[in-house]
Amino acid sequence: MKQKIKRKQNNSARCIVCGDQNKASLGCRFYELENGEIAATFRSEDWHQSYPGRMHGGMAAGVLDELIGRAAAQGSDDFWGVTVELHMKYKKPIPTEADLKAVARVTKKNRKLFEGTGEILLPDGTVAVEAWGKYMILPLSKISDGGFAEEEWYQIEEDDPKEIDL
Ligand SMILES: CCCCCCCC(=O)SCCNC(=O)CCNC(=O)[C@H](O)C(C)(C)COP(=O)(O)OP(=O)(O)OC[C@H]1O[C@@H](n2cnc3c(N)ncnc32)[C@H](O)[C@@H]1OP(=O)(O)O
Repeated sequence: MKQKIKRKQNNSARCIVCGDQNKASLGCRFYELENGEIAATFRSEDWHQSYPGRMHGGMAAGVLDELIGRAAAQGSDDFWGVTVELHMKYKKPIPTEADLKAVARVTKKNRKLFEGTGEILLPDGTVAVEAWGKYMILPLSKISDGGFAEEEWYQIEEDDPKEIDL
């Protein structure tokens, strides 16, 4: 089903999931959707494998870890947190050298913590991996040394899609 995109979130420079200047990264892009969910697009490369032709489960966890966290950051480029719990369910193998999508949403939120769920979809729309995560909301100063937000957290200027088929 097609969903309208409201806003693209920032990327970071060096992250293994979304690092714009990290050649090993999955190259994730994160799109806030009109229905309140958040979607990611990414490409599984050969070097993201566990077994030949199969994306590593840890990389799948990385995508959903970040995507569920970003679901709570919608509308802001200055909302930060860390994962405190993550549970994965691997249902189908994810191929390498494939263009893939994932989707997530917040299911519970208070002043200190939030929870959410997400899925990675195969090119035919089948759910390959499901995750549930819990996160602690923290100021960036408690997570990283200075300079990240100013130097390594930015919009990638490109031809962005207006909608995404999930
Ligand atoms: C916007 C978000 C995008 C996120 C994208 C990517 C996220 C990541 O990959 S982050 C990297 C992976 N995660 C981490 O590195 C986190 C590592 N853990 C830590 O740094 C610490 O455990 C930290 C900061 C979370 C908590 O440390 P600290 O404050 O010392 O813990 P502690 O004093 O035990 O707990 C503080 C409070 O949180 C609560 N709490 C801690 N863990 C949990 C939990 N799993 N569930 C519920 N409550 C918890 C405690 O009960 C306590 O509550 P209260 O203040 O009411 O007593």
